[in-house]
Amino acid sequence: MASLPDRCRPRSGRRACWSGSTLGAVRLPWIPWSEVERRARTVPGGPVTRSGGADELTVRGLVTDSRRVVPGSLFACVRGATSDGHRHVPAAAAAGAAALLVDRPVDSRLPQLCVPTVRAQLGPLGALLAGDPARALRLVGVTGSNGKTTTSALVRGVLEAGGDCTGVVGTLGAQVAGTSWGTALTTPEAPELHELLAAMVESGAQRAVVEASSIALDVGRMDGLAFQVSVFTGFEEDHLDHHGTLEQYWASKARLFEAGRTGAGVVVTDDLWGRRLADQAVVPVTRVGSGADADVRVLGWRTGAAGTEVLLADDTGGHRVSSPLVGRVHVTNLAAAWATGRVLGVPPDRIAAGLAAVAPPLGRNTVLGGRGRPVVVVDYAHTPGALAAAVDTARDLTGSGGRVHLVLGARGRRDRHKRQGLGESARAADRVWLTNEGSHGEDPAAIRAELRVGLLGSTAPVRTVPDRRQAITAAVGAAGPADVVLVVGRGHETRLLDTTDPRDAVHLDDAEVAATALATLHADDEDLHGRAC
Ligand SMILES: CC(=O)N[C@H]1[C@@H](OP(=O)(O)OP(=O)(O)OC[C@H]2O[C@@H](n3ccc(=O)[nH]c3=O)[C@H](O)[C@@H]2O)O[C@H](CO)[C@@H](O)[C@@H]1O[C@H](C)C(=O)N[C@@H](C)C(=O)N[C@H](CCC(=O)O)C(=O)O
Repeated sequence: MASLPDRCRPRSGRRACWSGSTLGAVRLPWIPWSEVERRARTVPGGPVTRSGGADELTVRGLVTDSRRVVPGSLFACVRGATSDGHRHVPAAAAAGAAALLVDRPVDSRLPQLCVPTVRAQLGPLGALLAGDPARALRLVGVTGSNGKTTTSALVRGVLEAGGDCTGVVGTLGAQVAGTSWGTALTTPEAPELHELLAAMVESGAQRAVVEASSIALDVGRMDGLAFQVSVFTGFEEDHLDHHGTLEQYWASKARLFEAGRTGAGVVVTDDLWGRRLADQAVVPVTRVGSGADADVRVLGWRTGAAGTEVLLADDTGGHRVSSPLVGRVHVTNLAAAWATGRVLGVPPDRIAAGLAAVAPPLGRNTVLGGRGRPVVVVDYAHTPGALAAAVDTARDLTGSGGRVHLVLGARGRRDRHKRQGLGESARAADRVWLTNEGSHGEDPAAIRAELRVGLLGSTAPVRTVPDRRQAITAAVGAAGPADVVLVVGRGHETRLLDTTDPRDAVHLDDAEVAATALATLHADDEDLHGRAC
């Protein structure tokens, strides 16, 4: 791991589950009620009515969940799909909330600011109540159907190699200067996001990389943030259960490239959607990919268990980039991070050093085994395109005559329409083990049946092992030393939920299960060897 830039001020290393509002990560300022009202009035959309509370009343921290309110909080009553924050005012008051943000007057003695839409205020007021940390940071936003986490980690590595202390927020949580926090979402709700940015500024960060999910862009979690560069890693069907149509899904991601939201774009143009985005963007765009018109062009690559090497060409000539990341899927992630470093003025030699220093993010083509045992690859792939790429990567890692064993499931209550496509991508494997990936209250057998539709006509033997732990163990046990076992869908995740109540989640870490299966396999060999003596 590369050394930290000088500006970074390491904190006592701790990992906290970030639930926002002074969880000890950062001390938030007390903000006068009159200042809150003033900032709220900057948000277009209609009248702002203040009732109760003197100008000198102060509040600390913007909280959207009554269960996270601490004394002094401003509680934002957000209307949601399953609940309405307005109904939780008594609980927030009991927890010490100092004031309320509402979209209709509520029967409470607490001072209230009534606005047209509470959600539209979360960005601007989240920033104000966190001390406007984004004003001290230069931001990079990263979006795309696949590769956001890896590309964000690579961009952070490049910026730190360039000498800037850089934080990152995304699917794996938030990290800065050796401290990390868990987050519930890839892109946190605006109040938490700004508090994480404040913690980064406190740690000496000059820059931050933020993973921008399409849902976050759609519901406004990043409103009010201005990015120096926005990165688009690629596109395929996903999250249609939220967006409804592919066009809406794409339009949400395209919002990260609007004028006023970003100063420049880096866009992977290897697919039609990326080309469309680059063609229509109103900000300067650096095109990345294998096409002849790419500004940063991929000339060639090779990958294996030891890592990936990419040959790039840009306006400074040819560059050979090496990375410990495994798999062809990272070729354009590396090229996009290279392009982002160039746009931000990082010298090519520092970009190369930064890319070489970034370890594979958890659960992104995590490689185990080998050395006489099957290789196991654990990856987050959960879309048909990402699965196809993951199977290609697994194929690249097989020994002579080796086979690819795929352990496949699909998460319940999400993107049902992807399941047939996942089954179709699975046909490229030599053997398929269908299993559970967290049914979230759906019928697991029905989920597997939808995957099987895509597998129809496949020559690969398909075996159903409902228990995920047993499926991984069986696949490792059936694999030969030249084979690769590919476990997809969950990557870094360690909680498996088969009901609709998060409290029922059980611990299950795919890499842990695979390592145990490999060790057992290896132990048997020794045992066998023992018996032979
Ligand atoms: C679709 C979506 O984004 N849903 C988010 C939304 O849920 P919701 O609208 O249903 O909220 P709700 O449960 O009805 O609650 C309404 C309000 O009442 C509040 N409340 C609720 C209960 C209570 O006791 N007290 C209280 O104050 C809630 O905090 C909330 O502010 O607001 C909630 C509170 O902030 C989020 O936790 C929830 O994310 C859920 C967990 C989720 O799964 N989101 C996913 C779809 C998501 O956002 N994924 C993206 C993309 C990931 C990727 O790229 O793969 C991400 O950025 O993570």
